[in-house]
Amino acid sequence: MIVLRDILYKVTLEKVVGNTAVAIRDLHFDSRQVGLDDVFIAIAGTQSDGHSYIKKAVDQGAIAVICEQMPEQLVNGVTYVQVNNSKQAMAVMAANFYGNPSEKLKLIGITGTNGKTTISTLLFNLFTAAGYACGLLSTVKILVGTTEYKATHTTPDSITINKYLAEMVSAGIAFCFMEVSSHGIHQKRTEGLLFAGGIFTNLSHDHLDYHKDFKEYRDVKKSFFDQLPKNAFALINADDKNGSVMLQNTSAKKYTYALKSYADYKAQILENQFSGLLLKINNNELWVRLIGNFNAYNLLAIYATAELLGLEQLETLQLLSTLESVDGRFQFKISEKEKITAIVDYAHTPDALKNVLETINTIRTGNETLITVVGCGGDRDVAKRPKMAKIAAQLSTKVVFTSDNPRSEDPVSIIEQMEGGVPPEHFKKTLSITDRKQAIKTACQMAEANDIILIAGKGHETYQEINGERTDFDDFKIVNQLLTALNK
Ligand SMILES: CC(=O)N[C@H]1[C@@H](OP(=O)(O)OP(=O)(O)OC[C@H]2O[C@@H](n3ccc(=O)[nH]c3=O)[C@H](O)[C@@H]2O)O[C@H](CO)[C@@H](O)[C@@H]1O[C@H](C)C(=O)N[C@@H](C)C(=O)N[C@H](CCC(=O)O)C(=O)O
Ligand SMILES: Nc1ncnc2c1ncn2[C@@H]1O[C@H](COP(=O)(O)OP(=O)(O)OP(=O)(O)O)[C@@H](O)[C@H]1O
Ligand SMILES: N[C@H](CCC[C@H](N)C(=O)O)C(=O)O
Ligand SMILES: [Mg+2]
Repeated sequence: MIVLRDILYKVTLEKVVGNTAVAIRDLHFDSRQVGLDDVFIAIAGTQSDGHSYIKKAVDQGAIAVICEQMPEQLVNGVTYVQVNNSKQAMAVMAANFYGNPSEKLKLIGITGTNGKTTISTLLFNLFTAAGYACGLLSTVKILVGTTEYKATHTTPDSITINKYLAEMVSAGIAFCFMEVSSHGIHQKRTEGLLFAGGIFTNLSHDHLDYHKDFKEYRDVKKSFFDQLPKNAFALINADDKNGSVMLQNTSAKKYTYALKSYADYKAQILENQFSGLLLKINNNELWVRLIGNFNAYNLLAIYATAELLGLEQLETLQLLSTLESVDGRFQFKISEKEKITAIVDYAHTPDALKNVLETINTIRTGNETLITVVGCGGDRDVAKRPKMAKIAAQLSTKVVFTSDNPRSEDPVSIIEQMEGGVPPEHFKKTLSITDRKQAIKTACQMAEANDIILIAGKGHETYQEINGERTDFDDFKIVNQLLTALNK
């Protein structure tokens, strides 16, 4: 039996009306989920305010309400707890409710604009291969050892996080690797968790629709490092100009990795090909199957983390060389007949798109046509639209602008905003086709022998979201089907 008073441990209480010695069944922040004897936590959100659903939650059987403002009418027999910040209170209560699972395994958080999924997934794969039972909380999926669950967010809400961590503890998981998004930190989804380590990848333009400006976005990421305990490690990319900012106020042990700057962990790229990278990491040479400069950073962060978590160096190097790319991250296939290379990549930020295109341009011989198919998500940062279009136009031979989850927005208008970023001298090489399948088909038709098609933005996603409705859509499957159907 779990008692309300016990899960309020470490929550700063402003006012309590009613009995806190009551038994509770479950925690919910959505009134629609509340049942008999549950606790309802009222949260002020971006679309609506949970405080307006308190009455509904109580009508549905809530035994306690956590809120920032007391409702005007209090119902007898229901306990009302006023707190200063209900998102924070929820995170602490969720950790208490599930028995503080983050303290019973080693939890590593990965944050930064790009590379979180890649690093967390590959750390999961590497530590699993080294014989440890591992957990993963990522954009693509949630894994408790070999049991897979669907992911809805990059960093889920605090109740969901603790629920999965508790399941990991029951399953004997030793290490959990989790992505920590800026929304997650800002909405205090990761508060109350004990991290054994934090990794910073890089910081570039994204989510400036949500965060006030770049500084706020950076400081939100920094606050994750500020909260790390002193026996944790904070590992940052020293080549990123914001890397050192992350370490300014952390009490964790500080470590750096870099390709260019002075750092604790250093790597050099000796060769960069479609078959992989030849790296020199701390004086050891190794071939890896991942492609592109940015993956040298990801692999170096993984190497450093493995060492910081006590894995043996030679074993780590050997396992690094066996890692395969993550679904939808530079996933590529060469067509049967005309040897057209189709690459699917989740690049959905200007920086990621630039990296991927630069990587392709570094590796290719230069005689091939590089056709990029790209769109920008609806209900997301509008400022990245012209920037991504400009990068695509500058770094490709031909570009097809198309839709990428328009959500509630008009796809044609998103594409027009992208077109606005194309420098006039590049306009002739671009065209716009709203239907993503048609756009990919056109790219396949345009491609000749040995050409390269990059389909950016959706990576592993298996849906297209239009007007709030998701229909099946898989870039990798579609491009391969089309190339085969066109007999290419
Ligand atoms: C903008 C944003 O981040 N929204 C997240 C936020 O919702 P919100 O607080 O704005 O919710 P709201 O709809 O205004 O509702 C306020 C409150 O009223 C409650 N409510 C609402 C209706 C009702 O009938 N009853 C009721 O109780 C809601 O449950 C909520 O508690 O908190 C919810 C619970 O944690 C999230 O599901 C939701 O994610 C939405 C779906 C989302 O799209 N989030 C994206 C932007 C996101 O978080 N992305 C990052 C990764 C981004 C990246 O790095 O690329 C991620 O970590 O996934
Ligand atoms: N270290 C890196 N630096 C820059 N770009 C990267 C890096 N790693 C991956 N990328 C690019 O960014 C894209 C997204 O990578 P990944 O999914 O690992 O990032 P993420 O941080 O998890 O993104 P999200 O915010 O959507 O969760 C990749 O498809 C690749 O194009
Ligand atoms: N985690 C990111 C993913 C963006 C992927 C892109 N395909 C889109 O839908 O905008 C977000 O929710 O902003
Ligand atoms: Mg991710």
